[in-house]
Amino acid sequence: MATAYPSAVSIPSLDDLRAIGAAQQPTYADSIDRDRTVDTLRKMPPLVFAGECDALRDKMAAVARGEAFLLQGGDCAETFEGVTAENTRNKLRVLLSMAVVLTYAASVPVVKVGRLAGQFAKPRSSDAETRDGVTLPAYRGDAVNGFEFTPEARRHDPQRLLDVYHASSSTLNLIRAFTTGGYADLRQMHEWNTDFVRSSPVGERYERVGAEIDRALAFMSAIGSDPAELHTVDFYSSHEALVLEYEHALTRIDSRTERPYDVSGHFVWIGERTRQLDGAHVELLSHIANPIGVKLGPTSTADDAIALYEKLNPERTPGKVTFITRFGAEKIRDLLPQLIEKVGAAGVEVAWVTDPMHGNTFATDNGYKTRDFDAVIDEVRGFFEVHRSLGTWPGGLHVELTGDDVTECVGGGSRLSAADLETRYETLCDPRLNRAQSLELAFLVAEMLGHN
Ligand SMILES: O=C[C@H](O)[C@H](O)COP(=O)(O)O
Ligand SMILES: C=C(OP(=O)(O)O)C(=O)O
Repeated sequence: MATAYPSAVSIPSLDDLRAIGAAQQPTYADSIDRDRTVDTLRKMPPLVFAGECDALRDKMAAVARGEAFLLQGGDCAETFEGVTAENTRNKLRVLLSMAVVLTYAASVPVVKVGRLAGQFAKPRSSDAETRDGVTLPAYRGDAVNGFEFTPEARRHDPQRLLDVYHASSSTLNLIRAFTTGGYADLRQMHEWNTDFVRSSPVGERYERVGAEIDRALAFMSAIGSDPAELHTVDFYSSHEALVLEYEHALTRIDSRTERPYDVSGHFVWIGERTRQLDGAHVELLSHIANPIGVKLGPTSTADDAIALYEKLNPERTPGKVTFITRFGAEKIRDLLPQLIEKVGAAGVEVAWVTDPMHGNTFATDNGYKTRDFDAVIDEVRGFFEVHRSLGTWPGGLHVELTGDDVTECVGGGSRLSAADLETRYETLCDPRLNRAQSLELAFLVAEMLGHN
């Protein structure tokens, strides 16, 4: 039965969604504990405000029109232990640095969205993991179970959803402080990278951009111009809307618009493994007013994409739906053109974003899941080439990255090899670009954007 709200709007109940069928869900042994947790979550204040989601949706509409570029990035899987000031600051500074490079070199407004403050649940290829003959449930992100390979840690525990809420809340609190309290001031752009500049060629290149920006800022100051945009940034949070208990409990009716919003994050997306047209994730997200993303892998057809769009955005609200393709470097040039053309021919206007990570994962002989920086770049190049040939707008970049100097993806300016991966491999799921690789990517994308 649908949950009744004080307005004409209704959303399906959790039981309705479970009946529809949802892929990639936790299996909780104790439904009383689960329901109690959901009830507690329902009483928690929103993590983001509906008006902020509207502002982001308007920005995504500008991306879809070709007037702005989306930079969306952060951890593959956030962890509770990783919710520290240092970690959050490091992720923020790499995203801010990338955004400055993109904005300055390509003269395009950049919409900044973190995979952060909510990215705690992971879909997996397999439900189980076997080590030395012992089989346990796979790690599904800190939202669901622990990474430690013990039966206790791997148990799906609904209490963790409350920890997700609190971890997201403190991350958002810090992000708001950083982005409005002075840290994100453009004049700080040298500070974001002081340690790094001395030790890497990409850092030096960044510093040269910084010097040019300094001159422009000095000029603006001399003529008495000091726009507020130089001192604070609009920064938004996003994550995959995966665990239905959590997303449903945080879906609330906004008193201004009387529409449901998922107030767990500004932007939520549906993953490649949960985008079934008749599945529960698509059903739930079809009711919310947030801007949403849909990941499209190499098996997606244009008909799938159009049907998903019609279901998720029947009112055709601009900026509501973003398609994030993740085909892999080898397939993007073959598959993307027809998808864009057919979707466009159906009168569907979306922002097209490339995720050059998820189609380019492989395992090294020494047992690490990795990605080759060259393949990542090649997929991004393919994305720009296709859009240029069709005369459409390459709307953005969705990447798994970290602000730390980890060794998880091979290649890049420091030429990390498979043997180097063991030096600092910290991700609990998929490999992320490190700080130098992220900044190199930003410079390459800025060049491509500048020539678009
Ligand atoms: O990030 C995406 C998926 O969660 C991840 O690629 C799944 O990894 P797996 O194939 O090791 O389960
Ligand atoms: C699971 C993810 O991606 P995809 O759904 O594209 O596999 C992800 O971005 O974390």
